[in-house]
Amino acid sequence: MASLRDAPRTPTSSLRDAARTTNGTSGEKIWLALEIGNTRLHWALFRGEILDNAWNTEYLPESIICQLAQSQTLDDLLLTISATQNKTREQAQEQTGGSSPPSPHLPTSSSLPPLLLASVVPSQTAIWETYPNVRVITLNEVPLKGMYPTLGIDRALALWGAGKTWGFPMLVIDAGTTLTFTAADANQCLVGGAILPGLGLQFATLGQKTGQLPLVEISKNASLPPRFALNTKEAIESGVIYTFLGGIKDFIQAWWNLFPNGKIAIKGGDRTLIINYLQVLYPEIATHLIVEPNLIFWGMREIIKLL
Ligand SMILES: Nc1ncnc2c1ncn2[C@@H]1O[C@H](COP(=O)(O)OP(=O)(O)OP(=O)(O)O)[C@@H](O)[C@H]1O
Ligand SMILES: CC(C)(CO)[C@@H](O)C(=O)NCCC(=O)O
Ligand SMILES: [K+]
Repeated sequence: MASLRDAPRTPTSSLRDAARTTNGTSGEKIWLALEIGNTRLHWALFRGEILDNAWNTEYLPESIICQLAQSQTLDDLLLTISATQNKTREQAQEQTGGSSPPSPHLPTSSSLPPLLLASVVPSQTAIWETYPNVRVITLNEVPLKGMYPTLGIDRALALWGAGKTWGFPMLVIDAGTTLTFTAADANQCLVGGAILPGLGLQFATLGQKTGQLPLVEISKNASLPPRFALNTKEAIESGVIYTFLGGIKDFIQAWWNLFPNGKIAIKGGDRTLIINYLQVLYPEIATHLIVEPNLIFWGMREIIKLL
């Protein structure tokens, strides 16, 4: 889905101007996209409007971010990021079946690529301000209509990216730290949505806030637990997983009641697990889902065209 959809508009912004100084072999402008989630960082390297590579890392220490700002080349920068992240990189690959930080064999650039940043963690946003060429995306730059002021930028960008890519009406389900539903109608106007604790947070809360419940961890290939469980671990799994999936099904049905031809896209670190479960429990729903981890990057790419 990294292909171009609309013709790019005339570049006018400093971001795009700056990007010209970091050309790849193809002459495309190289830029980095960073989404700061509540659990970890999500990165993408773009060449023009083509997503070259996407990967996840842990939060970086402030000292490393300062070091990044001193990088002379893109290669240096990517090396600094990946040097801190071997463990996370493997986990990310395992989880997404996808890519790791690009190995530093990219064309050497004459300066650092611009960094387009979207964050739902203000304390993290602040420490990226040392990066020389950073641009923080704000909600008013997302052309969705009817947004409320405290809507998360990740929700707005993912919805915008999904709608511009596959069309509206669009419902985005983000199964990350939190589970969110975010929808827009055919006029690209926010319908609204919902926020609840994600799978990991539900298990963690039960483990942390009770006297007798263990911390349950679910592997991404786990099969469905018995519905009526006869031990504590499976009772927790049953309770969390069946209500989670039942909740997703219920929101999807409500969505289809409102918009019978409404589209649905799903993203987030738990998407694979959820899709696997939905295929078993509600195959009719599973077949209708667009599974796309990079929705926020598609949203950013759309925004950059407007800058
Ligand atoms: N390698 C991993 N590291 C962390 N979480 C992972 C990993 N693989 C899968 N997950 C799952 O992904 C969830 C976090 O999802 P994701 O990475 O989309 O979160 P995030 O984008 O940082 O948070 P947010 O919900 O704020 O966007 C965790 O609850 C966990 O269950
Ligand atoms: C809901 C989360 C945490 C999901 O990442 C984020 O989008 C956020 O902090 N949102 C602000 C509240 C809202 O979207 O209504
Ligand atoms: K908070």
